[in-house]
Amino acid sequence: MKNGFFRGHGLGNDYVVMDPTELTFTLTPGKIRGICDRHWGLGSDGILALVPSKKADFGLRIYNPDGSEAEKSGNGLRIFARYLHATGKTKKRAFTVETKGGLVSIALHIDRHGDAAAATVEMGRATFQPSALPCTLSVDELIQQPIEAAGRALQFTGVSVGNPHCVIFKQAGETWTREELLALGPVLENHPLFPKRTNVQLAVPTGPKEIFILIWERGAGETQASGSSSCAAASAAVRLGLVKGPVTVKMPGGTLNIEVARDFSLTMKGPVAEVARGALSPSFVRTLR
Ligand SMILES: N[C@H](CCC[C@H](N)C(=O)O)C(=O)O
Repeated sequence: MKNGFFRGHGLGNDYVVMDPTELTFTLTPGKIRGICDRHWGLGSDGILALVPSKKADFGLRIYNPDGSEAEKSGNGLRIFARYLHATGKTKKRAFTVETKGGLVSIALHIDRHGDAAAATVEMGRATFQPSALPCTLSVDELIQQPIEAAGRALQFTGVSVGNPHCVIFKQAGETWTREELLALGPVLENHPLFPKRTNVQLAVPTGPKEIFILIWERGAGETQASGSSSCAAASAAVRLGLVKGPVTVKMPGGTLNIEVARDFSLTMKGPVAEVARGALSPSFVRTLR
């Protein structure tokens, strides 16, 4: 369908999937911002674009609502997988997807309605090396490093799962407030330590194998859930000895299960929902800049 879209979400982290070969325009940063605008456009936490791949069954480009491009998106990959199955672009129940942040493999879980209602994604390997984020600190690993934000002296653990993450822990029994997220999120996202910016998680252990996170995403701000954030925070919690895997990651939008192998290879399992399919109106497309 001309200018067609497929809208889905993973735990309230919503995306719009598009096939650029069906679009009458190019997905430029300005047009992405216009489509993702919650009031003047379709509204979305990002756009997922189906692209060719020579290395995997499918290629995926991930765009944040500010028009920037991301290397990985865990919820995005589950939504993309559901799109491929629901639109008949694949008959397979397991396949590979090439992203800027590496090649991932996905297995669909089909429900009694025949829908791909959940997916398991091999998300690659977490690393704490500054060069992977990137981060300008000259240390071997970004484990509990000092950082100042909003007048607070904090400690962060930096993780890359293809995209960059800055994880800040409170001790078990303490809580993070949304006010703290709104104060710390944008400052940390744009902190000079992170030349390509970063995603931010305010995390707290809530059990021997469970954490809770509030999420401020690079290029998107506060989101209800984030798959790559869950992977990063779970990896950091295991690396710091705060929890044992597999880690249950709770977020405002719900729960993801993250297996963290000894080499920090990550397996994410979680639900995915389809909301709607449709097409952008020609008059709306004409407003895109
Ligand atoms: N904003 C992120 C990409 C989306 C990640 C999140 N929605 C997920 O489910 O992993 C970034 O710039 O790296």
